[in-house]
Amino acid sequence: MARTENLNNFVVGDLPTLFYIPDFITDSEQARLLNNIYQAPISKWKSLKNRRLQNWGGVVHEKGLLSQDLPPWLAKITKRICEESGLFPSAINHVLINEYLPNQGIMPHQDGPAYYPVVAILSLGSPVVMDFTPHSRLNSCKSTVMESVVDKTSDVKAAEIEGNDGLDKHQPFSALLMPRSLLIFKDDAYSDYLHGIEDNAVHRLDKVVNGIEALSALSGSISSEAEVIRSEDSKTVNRTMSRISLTCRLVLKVHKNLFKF
Ligand SMILES: O=C(O)CCC(=O)C(=O)O
Ligand SMILES: [Fe+2]
Repeated sequence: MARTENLNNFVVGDLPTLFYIPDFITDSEQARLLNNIYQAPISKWKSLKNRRLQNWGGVVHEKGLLSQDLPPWLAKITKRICEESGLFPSAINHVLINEYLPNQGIMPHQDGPAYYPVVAILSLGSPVVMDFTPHSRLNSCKSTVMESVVDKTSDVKAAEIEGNDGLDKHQPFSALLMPRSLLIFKDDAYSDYLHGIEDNAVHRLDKVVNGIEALSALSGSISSEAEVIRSEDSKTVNRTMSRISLTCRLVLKVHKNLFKF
């Protein structure tokens, strides 16, 4: 019986569509994944300004996925994620592997429209805090009163006004992503919020909605314990190593063998 059979046991925070599963994989599974990731040819890495990444499963276009089979080690873990979550209508066919040095992150963003709106992120290495910020698009179409006073093209203005009068139910929040954990978000948490990771080596825990779930798993992980500093007035994560994440998604529209040679 899958441990995650009732995914609702893993809801964290106020949104019903954000799930955090501590210890989704074991230490040795983490080590095997890291081995496979670092055995890939150097040309598989694409270097960006603030991180580097490997793209597996094929090339994502606006109109779909020009697919390539996942290697067996990724097919195995994505099959498990798919089966245990029960949230994907067919097999996960795309995985981005991001590697962040301790002072690297990813700008707040929304995942592209080609993806089915469920994302599963497996975390390896140093813990990090992922921030969720309400999408400014929400704020410009919320109430007719506001629409009459706000220039509809200016999301920022709308956000400020709404922030002041307390009408916005969408509040920023964060999730602590410990190594070997799985974070899943979908629907509202996927479409109404931007997600991002700050590009500095110390992350604050004050907006974290899954502190209990994430920190209670610490006993098994001495190295992570050293990185999560708990004291009266400063709760922080000190990132001392690289963090590697596997962002697992499904592109429904697949183009196979588009180019024939
Ligand atoms: O590394 C992460 O946890 C997030 C990556 C991400 O948001 C993405 O690849 O779209
Ligand atoms: Fe993303």
